[in-house]
Amino acid sequence: MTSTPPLIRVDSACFSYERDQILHDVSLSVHAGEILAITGANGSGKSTLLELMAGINIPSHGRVERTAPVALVVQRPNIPVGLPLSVADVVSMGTWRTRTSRAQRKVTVKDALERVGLQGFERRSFTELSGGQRQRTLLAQGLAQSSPLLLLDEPLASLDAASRDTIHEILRTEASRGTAVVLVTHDDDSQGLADRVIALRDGQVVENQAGPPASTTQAGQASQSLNLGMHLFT
Ligand SMILES: Nc1ncnc2c1ncn2[C@@H]1O[C@H](COP(=O)(O)OP(=O)(O)OP(=O)(O)O)[C@@H](O)[C@H]1O
Repeated sequence: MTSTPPLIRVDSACFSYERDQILHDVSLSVHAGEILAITGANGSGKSTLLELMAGINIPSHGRVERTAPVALVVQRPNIPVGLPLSVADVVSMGTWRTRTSRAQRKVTVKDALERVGLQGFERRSFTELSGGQRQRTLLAQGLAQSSPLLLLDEPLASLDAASRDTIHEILRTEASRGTAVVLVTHDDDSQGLADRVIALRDGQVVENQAGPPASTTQAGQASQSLNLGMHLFT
């Protein structure tokens, strides 16, 4: 997997909001077919790093190189309550880049909704969905982009166990098709899904290893040695 160039490379990146430096000298790369989990405590800089990878945030030092368009699945989109957007409208935003026909767009939206278990939801109002249904709609928007790089900010936060299993399966399938998947997560199960886990603490990478971090395994818990932390594409 690592013999090919990465789809995204973050090289010694720093990022600040005003005077507050949030990310310090972060380096990582993600290859096709890889699932990378980013973990860390609240405020450690996970979402900021994901936005840096997506091109929303620009590093003050260092570089971010992407060799493919990015599909970013955010946790809370800026869609005002009361705006009459249907579920189909939100998912079809994921097809904007591809300029497909209306008929093809309809098929893409239908397929994406079926994959996340929301078949038949096309005409429902997005703002009237439950939190979990919204989250799955946003994932469908990400899948509709058919992008080789799928970045997700806490995609499982409001989901029940059955929905989590479904999303895990979708992410595994995406990776097996060659998509590079990066997810920010607090969820131990999702960390188990990952090929590699990066832990942030105060904006620095404190752990970068294959599989779940040692602190979520029995050995890690025993030793207590580690301390863990509508944009479409660029
Ligand atoms: N737009 C912003 N302007 C100023 N500071 C911000 C902004 N967004 C985030 N921050 C600050 O950057 C730091 C990192 O925030 P970030 O959202 O990246 O953390 P996180 O690890 O994703 O947290 P959580 O687990 O709570 O979602 C926090 O101190 C936060 O207050």
